[in-house]
Amino acid sequence: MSYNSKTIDLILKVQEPNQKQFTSFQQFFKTNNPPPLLFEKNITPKNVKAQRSFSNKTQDSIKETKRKSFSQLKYPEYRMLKIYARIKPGECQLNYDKSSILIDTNSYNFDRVFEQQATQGDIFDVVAKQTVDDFLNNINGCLIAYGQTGSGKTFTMFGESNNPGIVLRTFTHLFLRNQETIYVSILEIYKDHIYDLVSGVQDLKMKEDLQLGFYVDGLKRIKVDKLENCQELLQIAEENRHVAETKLNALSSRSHLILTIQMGRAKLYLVDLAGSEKVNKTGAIGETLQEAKKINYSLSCLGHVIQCLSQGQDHIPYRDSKLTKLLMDSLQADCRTSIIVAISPENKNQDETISSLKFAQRARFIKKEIRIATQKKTYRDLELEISQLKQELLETKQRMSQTSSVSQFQCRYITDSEIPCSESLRLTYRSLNTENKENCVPNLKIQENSAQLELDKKINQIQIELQGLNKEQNFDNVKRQVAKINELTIEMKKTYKILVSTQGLNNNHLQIQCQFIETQQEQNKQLQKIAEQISNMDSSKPSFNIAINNMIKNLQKQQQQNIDDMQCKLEKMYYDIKKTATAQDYNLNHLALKLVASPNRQQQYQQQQQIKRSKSKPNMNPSVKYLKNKK
Ligand SMILES: Nc1ncnc2c1ncn2[C@@H]1O[C@H](COP(=O)(O)OP(=O)(O)OP(=O)(O)O)[C@@H](O)[C@H]1O
Repeated sequence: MSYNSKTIDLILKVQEPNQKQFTSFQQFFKTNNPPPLLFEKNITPKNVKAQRSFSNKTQDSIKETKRKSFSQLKYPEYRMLKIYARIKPGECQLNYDKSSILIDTNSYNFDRVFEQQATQGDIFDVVAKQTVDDFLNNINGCLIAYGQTGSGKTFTMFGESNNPGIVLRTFTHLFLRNQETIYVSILEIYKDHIYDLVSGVQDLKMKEDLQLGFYVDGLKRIKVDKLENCQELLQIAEENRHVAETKLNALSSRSHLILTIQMGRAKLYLVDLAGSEKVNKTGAIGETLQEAKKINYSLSCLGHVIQCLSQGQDHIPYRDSKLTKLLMDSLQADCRTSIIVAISPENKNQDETISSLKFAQRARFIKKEIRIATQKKTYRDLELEISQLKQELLETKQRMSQTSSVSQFQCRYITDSEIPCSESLRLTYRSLNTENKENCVPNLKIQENSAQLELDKKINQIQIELQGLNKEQNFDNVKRQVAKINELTIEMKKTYKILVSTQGLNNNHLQIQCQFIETQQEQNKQLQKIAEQISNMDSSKPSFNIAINNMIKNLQKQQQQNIDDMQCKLEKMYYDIKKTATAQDYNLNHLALKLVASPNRQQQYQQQQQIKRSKSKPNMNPSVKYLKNKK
């Protein structure tokens, strides 16, 4: 991946704007009737019939493709997902033409099959250029290299020092046409762990955001403003990437590499997947075997996701592996994606080739539609932007302090009278020094101030955007909650009225109190909900949320006050009722007690009762009265 400056100059020259863009593409189509490599090898009686019908079909399809391809030159019209095949040089046992590969009786179709002689330039022109141009117009893009181990994925993506691949050509193309700031991050998924290939940080965690989807927490995004920066990054990433020797590839990548270029809201993913491998063929043992298992597992998850997408299923199992989580964005609607299937054409690799071709065929059925990445920035985007700007300011300050200390050091050095030189030369040094002091340091100060001002301006802008973003979301939410609280307050007032009108009626009292408590509980629940929602939104600490929180707190205080008042009144009423009842009970008891308290009184009481009883004796039966008197 280390490229020399001659190579860069060469690419720059080739990729200058207004060049003849599809030169090799046009030439390719001029010389292909009949397709030179089709059915040249491996003809057996068994597949002659199939080959004949295939041949007729392909002749038609070639004419059609030819017609379309020339029209594409004028009016490029691209589907959102394109599948290409690139056949590695070497002994070739495959039958193929420019849009299909035939194995046994099965034909596998592609947007383009690159023959063994295709150059890195051809690949970039046809596979990547349009995607990179679209990326410049804010359309997300993704280029994925897929295939068996040793089939040429890394070669296609990164190339060699004197023959760069898609990645460096992409950067070159971008720097020729783009003025905006570009950020780059490079990660690898190795044995299901995420490594930052630039900062060297290991085992980064993935997080999920409602708006952002899955992202890698702590992954370093590097601002690049010239091609040399990119080369340095690629060099560092190459050194950090996990590679190992296998039977099929002396320098086999043991990880999936995802390089992300971000410009504004749009992202361009360049993906070099680890190769699928049959472990008995690669001779994997120990560590390499463990790697192979993880690689095969994540690739089978990717295959499954592709299958579900192509069948238009509702549930897509993105969560099954880190690879599918990270590629989720690029496989969904608003991304222009191209998959390049690298193929080793030897007979011994036929099983792996068929499985790669099947993967490609499934992917061709995925329906995608275009959406330009112009949505509003999310909290996280803005937060990232702020922290990025702060980081930049810090770095600028550090650079400036270094520069100014260096220049001061130099000033001191050149004014030193110890310098062995003529007086006139010394004078010249001195005047130069004064100039330095007068010009350099204040200039740096001005630069620093203007950088600070610029940053403040940007942060302010972002804060305003942030508030705008919150306002719409929060306002409706809070409005709904406040309406609910109002309803509850009205209900509570009604209950209070009933309470007042039924004051003193002991039977209703308990019921009313229950109602009141229920209302109070309901209200507290509502407030709790608001608080939760607000605290959820509050994760990004925007100032608007603080205001909302204060508002809710006031509301809560007010409600609590109402509740306390009601409670007080209710308690007072309850006390009054109880007091009356207690007073009545007390009087009765007191009386009874008085009566039973003294024995005299008791006696008196009994006598009185007796007298009362005798007085109140009913009139006796006359016959009984007579008998009694006679006695
Ligand atoms: N189109 C090509 N032209 C010339 N050499 C190639 C081409 N494709 C692959 N090679 C060579 O084949 C070897 C294996 O290629 P490469 O490392 O790119 O395979 P890979 O698919 O990335 O393998 P792995 O998955 O094991 O990392 C390398 O030496 C590479 O230079």
